[in-house]
Amino acid sequence: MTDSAPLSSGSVAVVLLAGGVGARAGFGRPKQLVPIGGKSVLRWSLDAFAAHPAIGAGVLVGDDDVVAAAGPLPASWTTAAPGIERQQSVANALGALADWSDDAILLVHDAARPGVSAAVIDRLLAAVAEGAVAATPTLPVPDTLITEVDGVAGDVTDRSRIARVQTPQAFRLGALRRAHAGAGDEAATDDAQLVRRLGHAVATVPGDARLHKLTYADDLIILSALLGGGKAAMRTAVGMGYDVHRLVPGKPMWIGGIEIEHSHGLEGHSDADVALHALTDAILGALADGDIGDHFPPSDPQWRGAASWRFLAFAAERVAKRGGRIAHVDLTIIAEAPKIGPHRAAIRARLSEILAISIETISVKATTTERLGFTGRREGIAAQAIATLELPEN
Ligand SMILES: Nc1ccn([C@@H]2O[C@H](COP(=O)(O)OP(=O)(O)OP(=O)(O)O)[C@@H](O)[C@H]2O)c(=O)n1
Ligand SMILES: C[C@](O)(CO)[C@H](O)COP(=O)(O)O
Repeated sequence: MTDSAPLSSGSVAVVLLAGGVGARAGFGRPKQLVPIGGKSVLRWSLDAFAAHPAIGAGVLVGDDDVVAAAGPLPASWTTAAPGIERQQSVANALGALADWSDDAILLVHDAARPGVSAAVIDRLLAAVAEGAVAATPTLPVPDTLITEVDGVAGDVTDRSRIARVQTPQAFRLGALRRAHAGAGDEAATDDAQLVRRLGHAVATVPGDARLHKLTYADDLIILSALLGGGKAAMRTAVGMGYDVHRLVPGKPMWIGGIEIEHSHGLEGHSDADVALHALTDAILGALADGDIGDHFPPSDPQWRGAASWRFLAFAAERVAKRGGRIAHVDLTIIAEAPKIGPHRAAIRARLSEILAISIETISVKATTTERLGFTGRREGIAAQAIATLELPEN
């Protein structure tokens, strides 16, 4: 706490918002329950507030499952039910603080921002104790900002006048109560905006990179680096894929993402690249995300003649969207002819391009079936693949 703004111990309340479902993160459960560095995202900020001497009470907003998963709350904390939107969740929490005076200071914080520090709390409390009705942490914008319409870059926006808004935000409780009471149907994405609508100035204090918000799956990688000792809790997932296509004369032969000179090509709805199909299914299998036919149904005319690298790139993109990475792929092509050996290097290079992973982590093998079976009779080509993924533990 700064010397100029003494606050008595326990004179501040905090609202910790954990009522969202985390739809954009897509973890299949609320993002605030995902672990980083051995504890949940929610617990990081709960512990930071519980350890701050100025904070005398708290309201955790969350449903029963979230409250149960949060673990023990400090004795002076209570809970409130979430609303449909963030703003309603804050309003519900204000109801739980009815005994607190209008002069008290309240912090409102997104549980989705685990990196709360005592230094940021101190800066906010000092700003309010020194006369501001509200205060918010902000960070400068590091990138050039432009307008963009339909994939075309437009004018540059003056970023010297723009800041990124973080939480926690601090308020005189009375002002926040009036702001919420007068908000009506006009929604705001944060509480500082509501207080500004009453005509109050909102002071800004320096924010903190560690207050980065977990919004999309990729944010977990950033937060794990910032808070979790550099490494997200990851699990290994392995998937396998298998595919067969019939050989027919006079068609281009696409295999492993490259075109090979051959008397025959493969028959199929798309370009029939049997190797890429097996690999796509292996990745989807490791993601437990259905199979290639679910995502690209043969009944859909838009995939007629489609280049199969698009299916593989789609699967790789789904790994990235989950915050994961492809650690290794192993592909076996089963064919009497053409000979794959002379094309192995080109196939590995093409797979490296499509999957955006190092060629060192791509294995391409080929075998015959000693003239046995449909592959031995040159009626078709088969491929099998195994994909090993690293996925966030969530
Ligand atoms: N009805 C809601 C919606 C959000 N929040 C909380 O407000 C913070 C910021 O919201 P956001 O990042 O949008 O979280 P979600 O609503 O969970 O995410 P999404 O919009 O992707 O579903 C989060 O800590 C979230 O748990 C809340 O308490 N009640
Ligand atoms: C409150 C907030 O975190 C400030 O940056 C943000 O507005 C909430 O996120 P949302 O994506 O608008 O829900």
